[in-house]
Amino acid sequence: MPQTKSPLQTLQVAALEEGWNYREQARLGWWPNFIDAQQCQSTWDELNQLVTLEEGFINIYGKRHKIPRLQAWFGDHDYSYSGETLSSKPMVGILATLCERCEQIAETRFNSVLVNYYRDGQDYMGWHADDEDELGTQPVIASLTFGACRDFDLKHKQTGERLRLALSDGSLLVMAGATQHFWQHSLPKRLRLQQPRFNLTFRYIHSMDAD
Ligand SMILES: O=C(O)CCC(=O)C(=O)O
Ligand SMILES: [Fe+2]
Repeated sequence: MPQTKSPLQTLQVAALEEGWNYREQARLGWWPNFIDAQQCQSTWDELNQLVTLEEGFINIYGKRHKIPRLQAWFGDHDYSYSGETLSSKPMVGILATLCERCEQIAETRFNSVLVNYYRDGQDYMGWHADDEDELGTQPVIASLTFGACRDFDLKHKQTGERLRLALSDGSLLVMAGATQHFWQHSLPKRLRLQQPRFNLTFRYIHSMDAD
C-alpha cells in the first residue's frame, strides 16, 4: 500500500554534531551536555535565589501585551525592545561563572544575559530574530537551558526550511555568523508539559550612546 503522508507529521529533530555546525547560512554551536547533571541541580537552585523574575510586556499596534513567560536582565546596559526597557542588574555569582564558560567555548565576549523562565508548557516564545542594532551585525548568542527539555525551532526567512532542536537540561546552543540575519527562531507551546525551564541567553550589547 502506498504510504500517505500526514499533513501533521511531526518535525524531525535535526541531528547536530557536538561542536560547530553549518546549515544554510546558520552557524550553530551545539554542546548537549555542557553542564553535568549535578551542576544543573545546583545551578537551578542558585538561579532561583539570585534572579527576581518579572512579567514582561510588548507593544503590538500600540497595545501593551503581557509576554507568555517571566524574565530578568543582567549586564552593563539596560535593554530596550518593542518600546519597553528592561533595567539591568549586575551579572554576578552563577551568572558570571556561566558567562565565562560560554565565552570560552564560543570564543567571544558577552556583557549581558537575558533570563527567560517558562513556568510550564503554556509559556512560549514566538517567531523572532535577535537582530536589534545593539547586538551588532553578526551577533553571537549563547543559549543555556536548565530544567524541562523544550523543542526549539528555526525557520529560514527566505526558503522556509525548518530545523528543530531539543534543548535539554544543561545543553548549550550557540547561534553565530549570519544566523539572525537569515533565520528566525521560536520556542513552541507544549500544552501537556508541567515542568518549568530556565533559559539564559548570553549576548554582547554594544552601547548605542553617541560618543
Ligand atoms: O528559550 C529559548 O530557548 C529561546 C530564547 C530566545 O530566543 C531569546 O531569549 O531570544
Ligand atoms: Fe531569541
